[in-house]
Amino acid sequence: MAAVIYRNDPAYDEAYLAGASVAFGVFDGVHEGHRFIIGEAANTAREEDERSAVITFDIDPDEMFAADKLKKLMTNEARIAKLAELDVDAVVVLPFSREFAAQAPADFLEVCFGGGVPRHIHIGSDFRFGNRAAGNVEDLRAWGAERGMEVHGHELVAERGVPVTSTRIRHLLGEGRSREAAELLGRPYGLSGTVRAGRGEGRDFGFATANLEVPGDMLAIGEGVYACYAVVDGARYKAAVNVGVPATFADEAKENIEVHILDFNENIYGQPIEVEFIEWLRPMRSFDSTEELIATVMGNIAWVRENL
Ligand SMILES: Cc1cc2nc3c(=O)[nH]c(=O)nc-3n(C[C@H](O)[C@H](O)[C@H](O)COP(=O)(O)O)c2cc1C
Ligand SMILES: Nc1ncnc2c1ncn2[C@@H]1O[C@H](COP(=O)(O)OP(=O)(O)O)[C@@H](O)[C@H]1O
Repeated sequence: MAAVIYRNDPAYDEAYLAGASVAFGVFDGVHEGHRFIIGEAANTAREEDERSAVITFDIDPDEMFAADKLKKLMTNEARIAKLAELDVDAVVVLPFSREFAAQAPADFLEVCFGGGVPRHIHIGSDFRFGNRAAGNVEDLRAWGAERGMEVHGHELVAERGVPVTSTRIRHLLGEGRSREAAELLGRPYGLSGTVRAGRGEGRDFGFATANLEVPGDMLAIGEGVYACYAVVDGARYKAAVNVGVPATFADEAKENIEVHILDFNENIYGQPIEVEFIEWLRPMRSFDSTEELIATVMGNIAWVRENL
């Protein structure tokens, strides 16, 4: 478990990273590739008996530079919390802003590390930084060479011959390929939200559904029906989940995640729940009759009960 340290905390000591072994990146998803690089930073820290740290940003730069097509794998809070579970001494969170990103690459590094130069820095070979992402691993190496900082630019971890990247995982999820995404993440893809009141029909249909309204930029998972686990108040249940505004009720509904939790009967309006996506079952569709909708959903629930 790592300490989470915010650089804009007035108590932050600029010398904290001096001599440390660090991994630097955004790390959306904290996937297998990210964890390899962070593990390498922990290794060089151990070898030199130095401090190990993950350096990341408080917000994902894509929120500023790719906001229109953003599909994040994790909220910033969840990302930082997940990084803090790893075997490093600290997660150092740098404040990100347009002005910060617009600096020339060398200035960017000066602001990041000038006050305390790490001894080792680990990044992926596609690492870019500074204005228009002009800085690359070679620039980082040149900067480090003058300051006693060794740069480890790692080949990206590959799976089936293709590098593991957050973008690849987003594509898989968008196509409903939750199993493959979980392999690259090293755990099932999860979404959190607060349960809202829906139209109150689920219960009459014979399957109550806890409804979530997930903002578009957090909805990496594609439309469809999935076998899932739902975590409610620390307990894990099987769940049958619809992703997408229900096509049958498209005019009235706005919730985009509907979670039927198996063997559960509690009022959880206003409570946070987490959904882990295990298996894609079928596309979401519009039904001509309520009977057909109920029979199909009951079939999905039975499948989850038997197979998960
Ligand atoms: C496992 C599961 C699969 C579902 N599949 C569909 C679907 O294919 N098409 C659809 O219009 N609604 C689908 N629904 C959503 C239901 O229509 C919705 O839960 C129901 O209308 C109750 O809505 P309410 O909770 O807002 O009252 C599904 C719900 C669940 C739990
Ligand atoms: N097994 C269950 N799965 C999901 N929600 C449940 C379950 N049992 C009780 N609930 C509660 O019932 C609510 C869903 O009831 P429902 O009739 O579908 O109404 P709504 O349209 O308001 O969601 C959930 O938000 C939750 O508080």
